[in-house]
Amino acid sequence: MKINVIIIDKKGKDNLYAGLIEHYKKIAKPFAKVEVIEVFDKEIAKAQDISPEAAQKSYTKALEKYLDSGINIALDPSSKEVDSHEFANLLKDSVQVNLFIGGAYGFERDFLTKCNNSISFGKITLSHKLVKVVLMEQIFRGLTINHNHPYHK
Ligand SMILES: C[S@@+](CC[C@H](N)C(=O)[O-])C[C@H]1O[C@@H](n2cnc3c(N)ncnc32)[C@H](O)[C@@H]1O
Repeated sequence: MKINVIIIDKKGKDNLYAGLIEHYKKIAKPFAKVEVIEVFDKEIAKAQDISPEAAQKSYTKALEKYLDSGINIALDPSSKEVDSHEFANLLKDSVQVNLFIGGAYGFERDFLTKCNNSISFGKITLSHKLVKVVLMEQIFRGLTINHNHPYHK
C-alpha cells in the first residue's frame, strides 16, 4: 500500500519535526510506504501576498495533479470530525491514498469537492507543520488498527 502526504510547504529539512516524521515513516514500513511530498512555488508565494482567495486558488492549481490516482482525502478543520477508527477505515482496502494538508489559508471549496473525502481532526486549528506530525501518527495508528497490531490499544 502507498500513502502520500501532500502538503503546501517549502521543501527542506525542518529541524523541529523531521525526526518524528522519519520515525513514523520507518515504523509504518511493514504496512505501507508513506511518502511526504512538499509542494510550493513562486505562484503560491505571490498569491499569498495578494489575498486568501488567490492563495487558495494557487494551492488548488499546485495540488490538482496529485488527484489523478488513488483515494483523495483533504484535511480541513471545518469538515467532518473523525476519530482514529473512522480514520483507519478510510485507509482500508486502497492501493493508494493521498492525504492533503493545505497552506496558511486552507483549501478552496472547489478543491474539497474534487476529493473523495474531507476530514477534520477537531475544531482547533493546528499549524500545517504540526498537522503533518499528527497525521503521520494517525496514519501509523490507523494501519495498526487495520492490521490488528497492539500499538493502537
Ligand atoms: C494553518 S491551517 C489553515 C487554517 C485555515 N484557516 C483553515 O481553516 O483551513 C493549515 C492546514 O492544516 C490542516 N489543519 C489544521 N488544523 C486542522 C484540523 N483541526 N483538522 C484537520 N486539518 C487541519 C489543514 O489541511 C489546513 O489547510
